[in-house]
Amino acid sequence: MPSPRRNADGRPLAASASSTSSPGSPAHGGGGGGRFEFQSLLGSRAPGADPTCARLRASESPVHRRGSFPLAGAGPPQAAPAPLPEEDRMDLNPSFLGIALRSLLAIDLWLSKKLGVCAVESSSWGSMRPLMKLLEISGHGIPWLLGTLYCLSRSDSWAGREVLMNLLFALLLDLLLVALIKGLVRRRRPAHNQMDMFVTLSVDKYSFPSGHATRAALVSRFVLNHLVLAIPLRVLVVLWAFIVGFSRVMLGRHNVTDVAFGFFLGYTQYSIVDYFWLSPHNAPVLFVLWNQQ
Ligand SMILES: CC(C)=CCC/C(C)=C/COP(=O)(O)O
Repeated sequence: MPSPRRNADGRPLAASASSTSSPGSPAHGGGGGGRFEFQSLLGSRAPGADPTCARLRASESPVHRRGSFPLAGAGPPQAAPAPLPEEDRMDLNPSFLGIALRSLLAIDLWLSKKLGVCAVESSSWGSMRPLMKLLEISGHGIPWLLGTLYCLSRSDSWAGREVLMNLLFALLLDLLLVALIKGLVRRRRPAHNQMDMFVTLSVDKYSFPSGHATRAALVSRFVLNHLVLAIPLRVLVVLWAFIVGFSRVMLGRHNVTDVAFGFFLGYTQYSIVDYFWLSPHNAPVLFVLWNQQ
């Protein structure tokens, strides 16, 4: 008596064709013995009945990608799978840059949450909140603007007025650029942030970049370049800038990347101010107007 035809596992074909094998099981695998099972599984479902599965099969299966799987041409003609929409193709084949950016973002969120140890009173370092808020005020726009205007009104030398006029210009440029970028990027502040900040503008509901970090970097570079200070004071100025930036993450106001970009932007803003340095020679109107006050 002739023995029944068997598949690669040695099981009789009729039995394995009716069995409920799962994808990826040997019944689906290569080898001529698997042909029957593959056909019966495909045949049990109307081609294209489930578009999601059709798309996944089309895009993910090596059959589709290589187009040379021996089983593909063995059965009755199948309806060609619907062409993949462009956005699905991008999702299934993310670029290296996309993966790198998403990973950086995930690390950023995770690290920022970990470092947000003063975000609320009940946080692990919640008792440090008053000190962090003091640092927040030390880097806020209003004290810096009012302080500069006050010094400008009190200054009795041309050189002093020139430096202060440029500091005022730098602070205004900073407010403008930060507001512009915040409005364009519209990144929400971290979920663990308590919105209890001292005087904010409407764009300050957004977090990228940190305005305190830009100001701290800008002002400290400005001060180091235009004030003659002893070394310990210079070190203190740099330390203040870093601590103000770091305190933004500890308070839960910002993610790490908001502050890192803020430092970069503030540092760059100083170069802009230095390039367009205002003096009685290139902006006489400003100085004459101020003198008449
Ligand atoms: C109202 C004025 C003149 C300035 C607003 C200063 C401010 C609240 C900036 C936001 O800083 P972060 O982006 O670091 O939270």
